[in-house]
Amino acid sequence: MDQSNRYARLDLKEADLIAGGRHVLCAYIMKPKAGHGYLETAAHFAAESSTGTNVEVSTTDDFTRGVDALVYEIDPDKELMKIAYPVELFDRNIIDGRAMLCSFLTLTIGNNQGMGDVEYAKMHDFYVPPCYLRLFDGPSMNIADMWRVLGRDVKDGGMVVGTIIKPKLGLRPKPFADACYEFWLGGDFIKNDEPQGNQTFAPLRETIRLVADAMKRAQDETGEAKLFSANITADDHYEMVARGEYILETFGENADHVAFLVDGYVTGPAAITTARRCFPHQFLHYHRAGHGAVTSPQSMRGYTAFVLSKMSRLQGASGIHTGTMGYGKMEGDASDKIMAYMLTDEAAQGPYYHQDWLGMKATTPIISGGMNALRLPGFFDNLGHSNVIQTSGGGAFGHLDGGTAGAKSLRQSCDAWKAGVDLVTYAKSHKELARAFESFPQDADKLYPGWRDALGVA
Ligand SMILES: O=C(COP(=O)(O)O)[C@H](O)[C@H](O)COP(=O)(O)O
Ligand SMILES: [Mg+2]
Repeated sequence: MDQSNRYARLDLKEADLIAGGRHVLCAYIMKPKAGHGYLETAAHFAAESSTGTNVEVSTTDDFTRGVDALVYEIDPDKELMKIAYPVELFDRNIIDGRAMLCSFLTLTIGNNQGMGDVEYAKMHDFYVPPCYLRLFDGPSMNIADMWRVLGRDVKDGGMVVGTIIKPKLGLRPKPFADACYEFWLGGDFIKNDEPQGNQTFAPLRETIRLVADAMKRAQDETGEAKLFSANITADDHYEMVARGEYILETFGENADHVAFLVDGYVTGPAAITTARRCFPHQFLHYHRAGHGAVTSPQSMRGYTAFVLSKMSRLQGASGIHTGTMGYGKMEGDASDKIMAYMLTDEAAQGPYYHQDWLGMKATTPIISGGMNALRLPGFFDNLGHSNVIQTSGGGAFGHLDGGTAGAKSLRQSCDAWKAGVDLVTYAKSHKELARAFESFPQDADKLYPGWRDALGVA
């Protein structure tokens, strides 16, 4: 059944829809299955994503038609389809009338992902009008709160030098806490690797006790504040809260040095909101393991990493991983920097829409995945600043002289970039950085040809 007479309004102008302020706009790359017309499939997609199904139903009334999602633009050659969703379609909490991200996903990237006439459809961008934007929690904390704990400038406090405790799994509580202590002697911030929780060989209660003690000792030793991002990810809301409460109680006077890591793709929006609402005074660290299944450029369905990032700011993530934009080990591209700008700026341009955040706090980009001291300058050149949390797991514990030297090499690399000094030159007077060249010789050869002669390494 061709539903384009009801669910398509190609006469509508995007500028008017934005000025009207009553629609969420979504841009998809969509391809119909062979034998299905573009507009017809787009209209069916909009129907299934809002008020309709594949047939007319007798229960539809005039009000229903007033909240139809409408296809307002198509470009079949570019496989581009844009849909306007009336804000009334989206579910609101009964407890406080606020918006929920799961409803946005259920409609805009829900049943439409499995339709028989759609070859594929992937969301590349979305626009949220002010009346809907203000119903989202948004972040309560971000990097500025970390800078405050670290005693730095709260507007331009610079890179938070971080790591991920490696190995990913298999450390018992004492060696785990020892690794934390070692890194903290040179760095600022440690995160649990995302699978680390309450394994039988490393019970959470015991591990956290030892990590809290290691933090105290590292702070005493260095005279600096230290930060830890503790994984509270779980299926069960009560389990997350129990972990969070135990962790805060155990860190005691250092509880404000603790972030909570939630693996938000595998658990979904509910776990992010659990952390955002139950622990509004903790930095909410959104880890995104698994997102590549839908966000990878190879995947033609789901949504992009840009969309995932933008959704995380609405939900209230304090920070989210944005990948390394082609400079680390994970998939990514230099142009991914728009993801970071959409997270941090008051207004930013996405691939299709300009978004004004109306004063909603920024979400901090977390740069991670195969990074080390040698890769940072290129990354910062591309991004244009270094006000991010950077975590290098292998890049710290893979340093030939261990975690403390690894941490120092990362800080030195950032300092060199900020001072505009070439990394090889800086390494001549900074031994941990010099040893990072020897620790990661493949990167060194690729990025800094001639480094061996300059640093006197055979
Ligand atoms: O453990 C790591 C990186 O470890 P290492 O520094 O040893 O590579 C993180 O899980 C990845 O950053 C996730 O990817 P992303 O940040 O792209 O979500
Ligand atoms: Mg990890």
